[in-house]
Amino acid sequence: MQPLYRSQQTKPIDAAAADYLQIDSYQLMQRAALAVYRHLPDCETLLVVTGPGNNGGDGWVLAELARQDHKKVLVWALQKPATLSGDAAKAAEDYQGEVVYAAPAEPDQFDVVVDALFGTGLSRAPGGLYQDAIEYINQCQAKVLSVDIPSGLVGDTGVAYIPTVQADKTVAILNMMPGHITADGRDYCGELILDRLAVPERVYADIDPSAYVLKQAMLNLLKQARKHNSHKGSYGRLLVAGGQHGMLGAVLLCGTAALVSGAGLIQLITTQEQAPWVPVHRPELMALGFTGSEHQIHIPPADVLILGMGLGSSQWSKALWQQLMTANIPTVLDADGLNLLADCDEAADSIAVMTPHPKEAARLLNCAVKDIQADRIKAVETLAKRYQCVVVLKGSGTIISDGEENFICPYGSADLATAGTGDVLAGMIGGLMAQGFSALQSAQMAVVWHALTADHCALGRCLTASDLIRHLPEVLI
Ligand SMILES: NC(=O)C1=CN([C@@H]2O[C@H](COP(=O)(O)OP(=O)(O)OC[C@H]3O[C@@H](n4cnc5c(N)ncnc54)[C@H](OP(=O)(O)O)[C@@H]3O)[C@@H](O)[C@H]2O)[C@H](O)CC1
Ligand SMILES: [K+]
Repeated sequence: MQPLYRSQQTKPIDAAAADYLQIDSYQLMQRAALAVYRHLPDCETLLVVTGPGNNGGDGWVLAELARQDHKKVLVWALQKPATLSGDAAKAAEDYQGEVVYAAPAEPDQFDVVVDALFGTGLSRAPGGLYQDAIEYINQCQAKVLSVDIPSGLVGDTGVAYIPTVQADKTVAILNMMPGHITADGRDYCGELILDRLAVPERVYADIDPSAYVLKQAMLNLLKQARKHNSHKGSYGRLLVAGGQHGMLGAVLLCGTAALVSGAGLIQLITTQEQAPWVPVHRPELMALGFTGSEHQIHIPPADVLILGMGLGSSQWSKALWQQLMTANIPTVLDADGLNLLADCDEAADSIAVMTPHPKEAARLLNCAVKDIQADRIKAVETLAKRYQCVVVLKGSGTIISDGEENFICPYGSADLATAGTGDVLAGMIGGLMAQGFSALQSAQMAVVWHALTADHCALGRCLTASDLIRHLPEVLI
């Protein structure tokens, strides 16, 4: 899987790459700039906006390459060459073309704008001249190509400062960072390209990544044919509990998703009144009614429990939660199941996976949603360590952690931001676990499958949870 590194890891990565290529750091910058230049959209005229560090240095080198390639190039230097240092100063010195130190008039004279303001060294919100430059870039009609990462986007977290360059294309050099694909990252990078400068991944084997990118190929395991000599019992027994009065849909969606994911026998637990309606909606699902706190539920044998979708927080909800959490069944905890956990001092060992969205994660960690989003990797890791389970932090660039390693999903879109898609995901995870996949594998495969289904449908508008379930099998063909 593709590793993602934090910004502080890029210096050792640069050094290892230069060492492997047997070149010095300036030659590495030249290779980086050439790699970005190769991805430049077709153009005659370009503006290269350069900043104070080596990202700016890449920009100066690229500008000279373009000039030698007979393009009409203008560098807008936010930092005068005399104040630059190291490789960036050398790059500016080697540039033989035209330079300006203020915003060029007529922003629409350029076919392409190259954003070489900040890369991995961004340390605060861009202000003053830098803020003006980013706003200028964002107002240009030209295609915008960002060097390494859009300026203003924090590589470690994917938080976009206001303003951040809105790129059409981003060429990441040598390695990618979590910020390219989680939180705001995908909204700002445009088309994301990684250029490794022909340095193999093994060169960084000693550097511990912050996370890995999940891959479509994970789904190959699911495509393997089922054994002829098998029966429904071979694919596990699953309990799906939640759906307080008026919320039957949540457990129905979850149970149906588990069914489509291949689980063997699925039983829903909901209110006494709603239980008879379950087979009416979905004949393959069995149902059990829970009357309330005075009812000691007879829990059927199960390999996996999915708990929380539409569960609510009433007495009925708490009683059901309490009884099931002490049943010692490997559990996928979702939605209100997580909210009830947040009010609880002790967590059951049986929690195998939890699937919070940022608000649920914030409740569990007793902080604000913005604190979760400010560092999604840290949040998911903290939860995984605290509850000793696999955690799926939903959102753009869903992150999965088992407390040791983190995985980010690069697929999916805001088409999934609709009611019930979370219930579907929980159902898929539990459905895969019931078939014998580990908690981590199930979370990884379900997240990728769920996201790729949205990409496959590519509606560009809301994908309903029911449609999502219907299209799931198409991704595995
Ligand atoms: N990945 C690679 O292997 C290679 C990467 N290259 C390129 O180099 C950059 C990283 O270069 P670096 O110099 O470390 O960082 P930056 O260019 O991003 O800029 C750091 C300078 O910017 C100042 N800064 C940071 N934030 C702000 C701000 N908001 N406003 C004003 N100034 C800011 C920072 O100042 P400090 O006060 O924070 O120290 C620095 O002066 C990488 O992204 C690649 O593009 C190599 O060219 C090749 C190999
Ligand atoms: K940049």
